[in-house]
Amino acid sequence: MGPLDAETFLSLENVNVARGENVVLHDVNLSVKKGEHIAILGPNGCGKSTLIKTITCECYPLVKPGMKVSIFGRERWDLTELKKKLGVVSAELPGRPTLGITGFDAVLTGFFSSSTLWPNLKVTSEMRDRAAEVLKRIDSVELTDKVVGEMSAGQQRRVMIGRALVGSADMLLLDEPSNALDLSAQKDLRDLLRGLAQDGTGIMLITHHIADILPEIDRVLMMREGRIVADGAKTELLTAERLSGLFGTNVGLVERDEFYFAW
Ligand SMILES: Nc1ncnc2c1ncn2[C@@H]1O[C@H](COP(=O)(O)OP(=O)(O)OP(=O)(O)O)[C@@H](O)[C@H]1O
Repeated sequence: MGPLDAETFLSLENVNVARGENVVLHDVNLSVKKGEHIAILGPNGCGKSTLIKTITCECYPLVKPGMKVSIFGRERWDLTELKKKLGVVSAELPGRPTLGITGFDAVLTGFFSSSTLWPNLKVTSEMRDRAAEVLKRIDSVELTDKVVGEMSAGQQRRVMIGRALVGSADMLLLDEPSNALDLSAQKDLRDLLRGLAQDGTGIMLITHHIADILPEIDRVLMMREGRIVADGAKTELLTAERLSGLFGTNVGLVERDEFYFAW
């Protein structure tokens, strides 16, 4: 593993993580540079979300000699500060507090990592300008005044991406972002993520949909039973044989227009 520098987003060394009574991540070693585009694949329960939650400090590694977690070159973080640098879009759709606010306010909550705009939060005019800019950037100006609870799943996902981007996050961490989206919303989401990736935003994407793996994603992590079992170039790892081995079933795979489709 190379030395840490300003270009490093993440460095995990010998990381083990427990959820409840069980260790669910084992000896994870991973180094990610800023601006990289990575897909994380693996069967249900193999630890993909736990890996992302370790990066966002929602899950903590077991303390042991040789274990290290470094994010943006630092081992200790003020969580509020860290959340501003990470754009996290979780697999779940927005929770109850967010459902009652407008798309504009939901994007603004990204500045505070909050679920709603609590009255004690001070929203500045710069923040408002930035939220408007982000909604424009993600082609969602029409969602500005729409109440989140009255949006479709695809619209809610867009707003959550806007929320993740508003603080100028360097890295987007996305957990199954195309869940519950219809074909058209999936395509819109891919186009949006492609644009962001091309503009230099780093992406770590957990997905069960191989078609979500954007042409811009060139690195694939494969996980199984809490371990990273393969980490390398998409062109080498995204094969029917590899996927069949990973998921323990016969997987078919075709590539078309730089996208991959599996069945
Ligand atoms: N809150 C929790 N408490 C206890 N165990 C948990 C909790 N969340 C997850 N786990 C366990 O941790 C392991 C890894 O779960 P994780 O959600 O990271 O997997 P995943 O690869 O993201 O799965 P999926 O593809 O189904 O979303 C699983 O065995 C799961 O049962």
